[in-house]
Amino acid sequence: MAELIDGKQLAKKVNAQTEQAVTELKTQGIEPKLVVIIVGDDEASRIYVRNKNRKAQQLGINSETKQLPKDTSQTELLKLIDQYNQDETVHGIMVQSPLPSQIDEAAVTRAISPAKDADGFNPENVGKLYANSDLNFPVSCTPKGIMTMLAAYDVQIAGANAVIVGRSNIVGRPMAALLLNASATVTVVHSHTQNMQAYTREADILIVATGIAHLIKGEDIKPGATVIDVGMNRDENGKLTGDVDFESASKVAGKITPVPGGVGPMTIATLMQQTVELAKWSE
Ligand SMILES: NC(=O)C1=CN([C@@H]2O[C@H](COP(=O)(O)OP(=O)(O)OC[C@H]3O[C@@H](n4cnc5c(N)ncnc54)[C@H](OP(=O)(O)O)[C@@H]3O)[C@@H](O)[C@H]2O)C=CC1
Ligand SMILES: Nc1nc(=O)c2c([nH]1)NC[C@@H]1CN(c3ccc(C(=O)N[C@@H](CCC(=O)O)C(=O)O)cc3)C=[N+]21
Repeated sequence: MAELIDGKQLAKKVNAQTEQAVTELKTQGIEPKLVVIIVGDDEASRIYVRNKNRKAQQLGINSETKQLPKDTSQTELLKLIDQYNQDETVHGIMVQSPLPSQIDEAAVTRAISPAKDADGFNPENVGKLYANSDLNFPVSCTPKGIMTMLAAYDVQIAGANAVIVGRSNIVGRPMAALLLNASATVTVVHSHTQNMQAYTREADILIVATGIAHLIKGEDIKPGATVIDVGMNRDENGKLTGDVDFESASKVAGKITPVPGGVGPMTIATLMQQTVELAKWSE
């Protein structure tokens, strides 16, 4: 049986460090503040945002949620983002996805000031990530949190074969850049990949982010591999399941994350950590 990578437990440690950092910042007169903008009433988004608010409150981070109607125009949204860009009390801004179809997601990521980009989606920050810049800049929280998990569980990255299933801007692409920067040999597979299993079976580190329940099974995994399941799917009973068939995969893998209790809590912990970093860097 594989060792469980306990994201919930690790998130507690990260959150305790963040809480400490918040206390220190407050003695310098800085109160970290995150603004989360939701457009429309996507059920899943509201749950995530509620979790984020609760965590922020626990850690002493000032978090404000701006709920906009689903027919909000792009012009209105960009105007609001600009107000927060100008507001010196705000350190982090994020716009929850998915967005309604009248809004161009890429235009939104460009509008958020790179210095307040809590998600790390602004092309300036994405460029720094791909260039392996040694400056301070924010990075997409899910893959950044996964790097924290790999480090905490002593997973060797340099020289490892890392395979990422999925190439989204939020997970797959930034994950590939972080692992490449850490000297893994990186392969990204996606829906056009032929014979995907030929790649996944060679992976020492396998990261799966597709949104397809149970896409990866034990037989697709190299014995002893580290398997990170980013997927968040609801089964027919409303239960959360990942993109990895945990039952068969945990018999083959060396280390594996559960869903829930794996990547999800670390995403939120990393968002809190990054908000505090943005506040520090703004000094
Ligand atoms: N726990 C957390 O913190 C987070 C969880 N998630 C979850 O992770 C999952 C992925 O999210 P996200 O990256 O935003 O998803 P997207 O839908 O943006 O991307 C999915 C990716 O998977 C690829 N894909 C789809 N089907 C297959 C297939 N059969 N074989 C190989 N690749 C395939 C797609 O390929 P192509 O590009 O060719 O279409 C695409 O690149 C979701 O379940 C989401 O809810 C997401 C973010 C954070
Ligand atoms: N701009 C933007 N940034 C995001 O980071 C972003 C987004 N949009 N849109 C949606 C995805 C998804 N996401 C999750 C965050 C926390 C959990 C999480 O806390 N999961 C827990 C429990 C969840 C539950 O029980 O409902 C767990 O896996 O254990 C999951 C998923 C952030 N996302």
